[in-house]
Amino acid sequence: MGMTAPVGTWLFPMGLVVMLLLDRLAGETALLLALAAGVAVLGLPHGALDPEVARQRLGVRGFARSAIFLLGYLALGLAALLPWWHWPTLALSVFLLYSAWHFGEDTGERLGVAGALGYGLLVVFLPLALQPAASAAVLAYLAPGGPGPLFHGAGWLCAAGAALLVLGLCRADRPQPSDWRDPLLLLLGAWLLAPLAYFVAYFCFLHSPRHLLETARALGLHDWPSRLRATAPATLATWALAGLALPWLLQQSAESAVLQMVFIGLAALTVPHMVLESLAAPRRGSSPEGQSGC
Ligand SMILES: CC1=C(/C=C/C(C)=C/C=C/C(C)=C/C=O)C(C)(C)CCC1
Ligand SMILES: [Fe+2]
Repeated sequence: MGMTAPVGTWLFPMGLVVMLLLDRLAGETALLLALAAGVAVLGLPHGALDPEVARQRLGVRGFARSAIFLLGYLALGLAALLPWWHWPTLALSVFLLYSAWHFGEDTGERLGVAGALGYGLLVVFLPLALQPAASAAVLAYLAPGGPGPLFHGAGWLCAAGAALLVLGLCRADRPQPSDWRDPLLLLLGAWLLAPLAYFVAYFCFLHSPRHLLETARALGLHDWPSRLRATAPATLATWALAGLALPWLLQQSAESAVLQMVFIGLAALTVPHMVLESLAAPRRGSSPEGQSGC
């Protein structure tokens, strides 16, 4: 991936408008449906390229290596799932932190470690800081014992995130307009939209499509049929796994089932996804070369 403009630049503003309309005009149920459908159809495929990443970057070919990769991937996902049973508040805090890191990586190539961390902190903690009551209501389904100390420090984490992001932008050699535009749109979205609508707009219209298209490009998957062929098996397998959890989840309310499935499911899937990314990624310096200063 070079220093070209990040792909899918216009999708995010469009997603914000769509979700703003849905948030204002439709009810809570429509929002939950949009969350489940959006994550399943637009969100999951960005991780579904992982087997192809492993094949091309780590040489995972043939039955034995593919089986070991699959088992390792599932074992890491399961290991990430278990803490949610016994220590949900701790699991939630850790999830918020590694999500911030993971989301920040979308900008790391241009903004360096500090800028990326700042960006990721803003993505995750802006809705918690700007809409604490609505966010706490959602988080209560994931961690009934309380959202934990990071939730209460969300304002400070956003302030730290903004400072780190500005530092990263100042030091970046060739920041793209979307590197400062997106955080401003995130601020607007976190302020105007319900936290779930904000998440759908960000995750389904910015993070996932950008990640999917950039990874597909890097893997040489240039047309949609080949992208579909590469993402379909893992996407369908994840739907099947989610289907297995459904009878157990539906012992609770539908709202609780959707929120736990989506967020705890993403928490589990993101761990092997991040481990694979760190193993497969070409080494990245701590900051871009030829920094320009503010
Ligand atoms: C639960 C929750 C939030 C956090 C969601 C996170 C942190 C999702 C992470 C997803 C990942 C890491 C996907 C990987 O591609 C918000 C939006 C702050 C507020 C609403 C409730
Ligand atoms: Fe991701």
